[in-house]
Amino acid sequence: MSKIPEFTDILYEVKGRAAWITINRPKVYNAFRGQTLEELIQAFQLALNDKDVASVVLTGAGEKAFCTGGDQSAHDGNYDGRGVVGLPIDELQGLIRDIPKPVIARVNGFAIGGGNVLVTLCDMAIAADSAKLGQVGPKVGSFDAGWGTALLARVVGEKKAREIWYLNETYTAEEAVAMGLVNKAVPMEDLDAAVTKWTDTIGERSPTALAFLKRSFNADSDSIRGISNLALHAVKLYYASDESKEGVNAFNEKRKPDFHKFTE
Ligand SMILES: CC(C)(COP(=O)(O)OP(=O)(O)OC[C@H]1O[C@@H](n2cnc3c(N)ncnc32)[C@H](O)[C@@H]1OP(=O)(O)O)[C@@H](O)C(=O)NCCC(=O)NCCSC(=O)c1cc(O)c2ccccc2c1O
Repeated sequence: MSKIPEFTDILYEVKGRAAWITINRPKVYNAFRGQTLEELIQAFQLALNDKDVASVVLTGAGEKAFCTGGDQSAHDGNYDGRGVVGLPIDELQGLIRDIPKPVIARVNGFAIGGGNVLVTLCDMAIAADSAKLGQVGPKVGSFDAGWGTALLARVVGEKKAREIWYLNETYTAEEAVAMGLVNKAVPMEDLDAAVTKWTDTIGERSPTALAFLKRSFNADSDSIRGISNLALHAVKLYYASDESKEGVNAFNEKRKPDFHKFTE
């Protein structure tokens, strides 16, 4: 196994045959900034290259949040890192798809915005029954289209995906199971055992068969990558607008946004 770098925003640990990657920014409900994504990318690459790792668990620190998407306090018309919108989010999303090992989302709390897209991208998800999932884009001046919309529609169905994005409600873990976004919900105290049971099973399976299966599932929906790429550049233009800034400012100022004056 390669040497593990010193991370500030995440934790990386190999337990049994699984790499556990934890977003460790509980004060901002595990929202990600540029640095967080750089570290997540490195962590997924470590897991990819470690022959002893059969699966990856993606989670958040604490019991409040899995991940609430982009860190709005690091958003000033763009986020604070590298890439089209100041976040190398396309690289991380691509890695979750491309790593030829199952990725399990351990949803320990809020999975909102870009955090919800991560759950959508993971091969499987187990949630604590206290977890809440949803989208916020039109409420906070953003949209994460492609994996966030078209793949979500394949996972939960067109009507439900549109409801999620247009109304921005939050859904319980039980509702997320019913719509197919999460595989199962368990009490928080049973979450680690449930995830470990699955990673132990995967550790006993043929890695080559798993890799081909993952690639075959992906092949059917891979054209969505192009939509994501196009949308990322559209978001860049949107972030420069007063309309988007109204959403970000309203969240940071803890007030309701006023989008009335903006019409297409
Ligand atoms: C998760 C919530 C629904 C929780 O609401 P609640 O009322 O229970 O708690 P608070 O709102 O008071 O939050 C507690 C505490 O955490 C801070 N916080 C929460 N989320 C974030 C965040 N994302 N960034 C920064 N800080 C956050 C909050 O400020 C509070 O701090 P205190 O110091 O005051 O205690 C609710 O918090 C919520 O809806 N959060 C999500 C907000 C959000 O706007 N998320 C980003 C959406 S956009 C996005 O994720 C995104 C990511 C991408 O990578 C993209 C890529 C390409 C295109 C688009 C992208 C994109 O849209």
